[in-house]
Amino acid sequence: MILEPAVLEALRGRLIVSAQAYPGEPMRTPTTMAQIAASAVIGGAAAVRVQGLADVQFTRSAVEVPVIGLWKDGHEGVFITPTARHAIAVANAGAHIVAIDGTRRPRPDGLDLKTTITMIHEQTHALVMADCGSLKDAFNAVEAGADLIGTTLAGYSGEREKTQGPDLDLIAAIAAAELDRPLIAEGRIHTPAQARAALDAGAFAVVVGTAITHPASITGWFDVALRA
Ligand SMILES: CC(=O)N[C@H](C=O)[C@@H](O)[C@H](O)[C@H](O)COP(=O)(O)O
Repeated sequence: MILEPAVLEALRGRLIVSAQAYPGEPMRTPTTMAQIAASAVIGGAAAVRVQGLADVQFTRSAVEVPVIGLWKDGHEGVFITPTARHAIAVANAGAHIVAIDGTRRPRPDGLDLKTTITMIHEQTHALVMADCGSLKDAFNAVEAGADLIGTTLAGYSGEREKTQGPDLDLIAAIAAAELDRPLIAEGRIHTPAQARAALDAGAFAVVVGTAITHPASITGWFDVALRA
């Protein structure tokens, strides 16, 4: 799927909504995720992010905005679109942008990030979003050819503390490095004010997942508040 530069530019300053249900959860069906993604677009999402090949396919049919696709395989270490094989499958499922683990950790297929991104670029038309966990990751991902840089793995890869809300310090540090790639703030952005703060820290666009699309978590937040 070719994403014209103007389409990417249209995401500047905008909200991207991630719709994901986890293994065993009631909403973990592609139809449901595509419906949630379409609902988010009605609310103003300029792009959506979904997990799994079927979710990418269904969501492509349900929305007209760019679709960021990923494939989670496992749940620790390198598990977000961990190999070139996973990434190419996500692109072939219709994702305009493929989000992959963009850290410097060893990958399950033994390929480095640069080789992985080169293979995706050579074999598909998708852009590559590198889900990073640190400033060093971001530098490395740009060097490796990533088209977009995400802070998705800040607090999950061992290099950064898991902040309560978004890791605004990392967002600001990557923005200050002027890497000449769109910086996507992602991870633990739970309120409109935090989303605004991420943009003000220098992000190009902001991804919100849990706080919009994960009712079990949101319900839990209210439940905890009432029981306190
Ligand atoms: C670390 C990891 O596995 N992140 C995943 C990446 O796709 C998702 O589980 C998150 O929901 C997504 O990044 C959006 O973040 P938040 O749900 O915090 O708004």
